[in-house]
Amino acid sequence: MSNSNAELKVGGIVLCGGASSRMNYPKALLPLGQEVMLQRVVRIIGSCVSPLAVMASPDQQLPTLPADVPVYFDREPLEGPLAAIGQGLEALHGKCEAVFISGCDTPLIETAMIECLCSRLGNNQLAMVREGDRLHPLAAIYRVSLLETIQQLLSQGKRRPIDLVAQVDSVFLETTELQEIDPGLRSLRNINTRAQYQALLNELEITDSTVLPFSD
Ligand SMILES: Nc1nc2c(ncn2[C@@H]2O[C@H](COP(=O)(O)OP(=O)(O)OP(=O)(O)O)[C@@H](O)[C@H]2O)c(=O)[nH]1
Repeated sequence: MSNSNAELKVGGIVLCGGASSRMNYPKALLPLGQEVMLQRVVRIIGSCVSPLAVMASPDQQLPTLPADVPVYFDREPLEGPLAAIGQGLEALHGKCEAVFISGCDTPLIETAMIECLCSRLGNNQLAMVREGDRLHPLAAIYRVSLLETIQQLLSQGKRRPIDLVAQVDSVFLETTELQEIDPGLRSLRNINTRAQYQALLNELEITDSTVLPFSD
């Protein structure tokens, strides 16, 4: 990876659990041409960081993934992203020093953003995309050493990534800066609703309507 932290070993975690309530269909399984959404995001992120792991809900149905991408299942269902991040850092402990964390619902993610976050990390524990007051905890590099702090927060019932940011040395990549390498902020575009999914299919020129997994 080309970054000023060239010696830093960076892995990746893709979160694909949760309720998918706005989509009312598992986002991880949404078809995108020859792939489904989780496969696409794993392929893109896996092209620039290693090792990569997937964090899923217990009993979640998953597509075929590369043999070198293990799946870990949330200990408790629907505990939210911070708990899944903690469990993912635990799984990759000893295998890398820092981890790029993503959801599975950003299919237009670009590796340039990941490289930029790596360059930004420096001696900090966390490098996260920020848009004004809004943090993007699923577009961020976390040092594996944050595991202990995350476990402490969770044991205190604190589940918001903002609680973590407030406690640790953090650095931010502002979206105004990200726009220099990703003008449309495609890397941050979440697909949460059926309308967003349909717009994505149009944008990717995936026109075969038979791929739609729902009819409305
Ligand atoms: N493993 C795991 N992943 C999660 C969890 N909650 C959310 N995610 C993932 O985190 C990303 C962002 O999730 P959200 O869009 O905020 O929530 P969601 O449950 O997917 O969708 P909504 O129910 O519509 O809010 C998605 O890729 C989810 O798959 C969780 O508890 N465990």
